[in-house]
Amino acid sequence: MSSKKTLFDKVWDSHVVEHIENGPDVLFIDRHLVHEVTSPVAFLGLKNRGIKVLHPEKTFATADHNTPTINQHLPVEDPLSANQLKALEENSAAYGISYWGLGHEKNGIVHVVGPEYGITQPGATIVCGDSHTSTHGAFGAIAFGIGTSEVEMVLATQCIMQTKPKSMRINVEGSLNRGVTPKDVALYIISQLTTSGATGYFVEYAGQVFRDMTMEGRMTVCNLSIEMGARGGMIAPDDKTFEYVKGREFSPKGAALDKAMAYWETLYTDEGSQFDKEITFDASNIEPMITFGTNPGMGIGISNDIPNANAVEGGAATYQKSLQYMNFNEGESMMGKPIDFVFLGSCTNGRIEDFRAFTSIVKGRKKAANVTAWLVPGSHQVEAAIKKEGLLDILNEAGFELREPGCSACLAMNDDKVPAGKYAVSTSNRNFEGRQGPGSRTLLASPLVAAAAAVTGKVTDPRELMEAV
Ligand SMILES: CC(C)[C@H](C(=O)O)[C@@H](O)C(=O)O
Ligand code: SF4
Repeated sequence: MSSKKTLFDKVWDSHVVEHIENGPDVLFIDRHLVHEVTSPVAFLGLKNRGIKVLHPEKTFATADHNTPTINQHLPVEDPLSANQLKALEENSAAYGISYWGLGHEKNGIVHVVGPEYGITQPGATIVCGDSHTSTHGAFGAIAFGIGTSEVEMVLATQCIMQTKPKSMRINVEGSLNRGVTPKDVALYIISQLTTSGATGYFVEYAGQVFRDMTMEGRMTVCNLSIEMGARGGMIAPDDKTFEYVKGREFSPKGAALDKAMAYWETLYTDEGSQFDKEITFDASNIEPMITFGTNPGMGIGISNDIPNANAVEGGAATYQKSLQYMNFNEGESMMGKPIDFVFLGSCTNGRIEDFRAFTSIVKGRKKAANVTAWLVPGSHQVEAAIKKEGLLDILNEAGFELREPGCSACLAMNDDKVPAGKYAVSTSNRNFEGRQGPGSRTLLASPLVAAAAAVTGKVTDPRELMEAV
């Protein structure tokens, strides 16, 4: 057997507690993130069995899905949401877990606050009862979503049983065109691979484009790994990663940092390592993307036309049904289509860089009268940065308001719902039927495309509104 190891293998192998012959591996979990949706039944299981959380200090809870994004200082009105939040608060207190509830200064979307507070670290194993846990792979961690019964298992044992996934490397070489963001890179890859193209694989992203990307951008890309079916995605840590992590509240300090760095610096794929599958894309082929259908793979470059059903792999009938739901036709251009809502936020694009990008377009312009815009920071830290950098003034001047942190319109579990039949240009990650509210229609795009739509009231190429460089 070759001694060359991939980044994934290095992290995985160093966390195997026990290898079960012809079965799964038992993996040690360094960090367990918890939110209100997938944890109540897991805690109930512990209670019924009379057992404790083995490592409360490695477990962190935040409220995000069921939280309103206005008036967070008032009691939550929706009884279901209020119950979920109360359960998480009580369970956290009972088991000695840090809980960042509504109004807490560290509150925010679980995948936004983990990195912000240095909980997310290179070479760690990180799980959460949430599919977009893949986000944390941006730091060179093995991070993946788990189900509620597994949440219970990790709470009780700090371990999980997992069959090792197959390995895939996706290279994107060259540099990105003007107006093309990490979100576009991810939507492009999914459009090429389809939503099942990486099923059964754990992906490593490599190549110039990812080396050049900021940590925020890398998080956006890794976040969307799950939408092409992958178990997760990761990027080898580099100086940018180390600089980001150092000095944060829960990151190692002093001698512990030296020890951690010695490990972190070994985290790259050895030259000559073999992947089960390897794909390379050319960055120059990517333009700002937009989706036109009801899965994240149904995306096109914004200047292209909606493909004809006969040009699409797998079931013309499903494809046509999807277009029918969206009330779009084959061969049409997306450009100029009127829209009703714009959502800037989520664990995909709710970070400071996303607000900078959005603001760069709306600056000196006005929100279109026909558009309802929800601008939702991923956390209080993002919210504070928006204010500190003066972005809020520019946004207000252009007719936009800022809401309070949470998952918001990413999914219809709180008050921010897009009404039936309405179109939303959304920076989130899923455009399934009803995802943003029953009957709602979602167009996934980058913060730049969202901003262009917000000021023109229709699907617009952001490059037309960007300053020439
Ligand atoms: C509610 C939760 C289980 C879900 C997930 O796992 O992803 C949600 O975060 C989502 O984005 O659909
Ligand atoms: S922002 Fe959206 S994708 Fe992310 S955790 Fe919340 S609901 Fe899931």
